[in-house]
Amino acid sequence: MVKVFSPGSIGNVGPGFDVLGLAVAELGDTVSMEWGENETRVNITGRDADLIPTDPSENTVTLAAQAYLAREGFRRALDVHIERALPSSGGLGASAASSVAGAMAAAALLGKEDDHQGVVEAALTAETHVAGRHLDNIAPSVYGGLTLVQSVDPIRIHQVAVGCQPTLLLVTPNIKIKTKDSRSVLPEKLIQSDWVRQMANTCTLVNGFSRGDFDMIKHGLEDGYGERYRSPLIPGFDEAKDVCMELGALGFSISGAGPTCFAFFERRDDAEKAKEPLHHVFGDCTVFIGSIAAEGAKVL
Ligand SMILES: Nc1ncnc2c1ncn2[C@@H]1O[C@H](COP(=O)(O)OP(=O)(O)O)[C@@H](O)[C@H]1O
Ligand SMILES: N[C@@H](CCOP(=O)(O)O)C(=O)O
Repeated sequence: MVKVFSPGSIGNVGPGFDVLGLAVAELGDTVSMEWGENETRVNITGRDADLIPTDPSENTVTLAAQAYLAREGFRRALDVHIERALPSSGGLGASAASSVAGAMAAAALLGKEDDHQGVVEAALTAETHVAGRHLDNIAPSVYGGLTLVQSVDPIRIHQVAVGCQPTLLLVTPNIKIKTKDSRSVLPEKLIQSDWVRQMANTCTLVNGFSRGDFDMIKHGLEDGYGERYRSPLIPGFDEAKDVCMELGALGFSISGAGPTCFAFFERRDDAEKAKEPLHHVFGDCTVFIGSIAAEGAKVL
């Protein structure tokens, strides 16, 4: 039997729609996998377990695992257990983390867990099935840290050296937003001044992370695309942003397709102070304070 932990992630990281992704330390899903007898079986425990399909043709763990096995010329039944810590349709890349864990576990069964390119390709097959053809969650789940997806076809992923360790605050209101639905509210075209600004902010943000320059990160985090069109789907978003910014956050935006929102703080103390007012704004919500994961998915 093999066991794989795969971290959740913040897709987009503000302005980098479908391009930037950031792995979250100590928050992810764990998949145990072994060869099965006749047919593939999936068992799920943990957060939102009842919302995730156990049908192997709908679950991203088995979809990704079978995609990996198929590319290696195998067709075998699997016994799978998924221990979840990430919210489903919560904007923390849960479907991608599971896809990556599934693909890496299948690779590990064949003794090929270091085949990162194969894992990315197999995970993308599963992610495309449930959420859309994007890699900004898969990349950080596989490689850790901050990743930049230059293109999906062909797959070109770059790891960004991160020169600082801001404190990460994640607040997840108790509502569900499916990535597919949240993508449908976004316009397909932007006017030139908007995309120039978006590109300038994304480059500034990446440079800020590389140099460990908090001021640059702060100026680069402004997002005039996803946040503009998706924040109305998250009641309390503006108020929560005001709370965090007044407490000195470098920025506050939507994680992936939402409803989770993220903020970066220079000091952990300030992030801790935001907990209570955020509970007041969102009512039923979970707040997680942590850091960027240096490592991606790994066999335990
Ligand atoms: N193993 C899995 N883990 C998480 N989601 C899964 C899994 N298998 C299938 N799904 C489906 O993927 C969808 C969730 O993906 P999505 O809406 O992209 O949000 P997120 O990735 O934030 O959870 C849900 O419809 C969920 O049922
Ligand atoms: N770039 C995607 C990211 C979706 O992330 P998820 O965690 O909500 O699945 C998007 O913004 O649609």
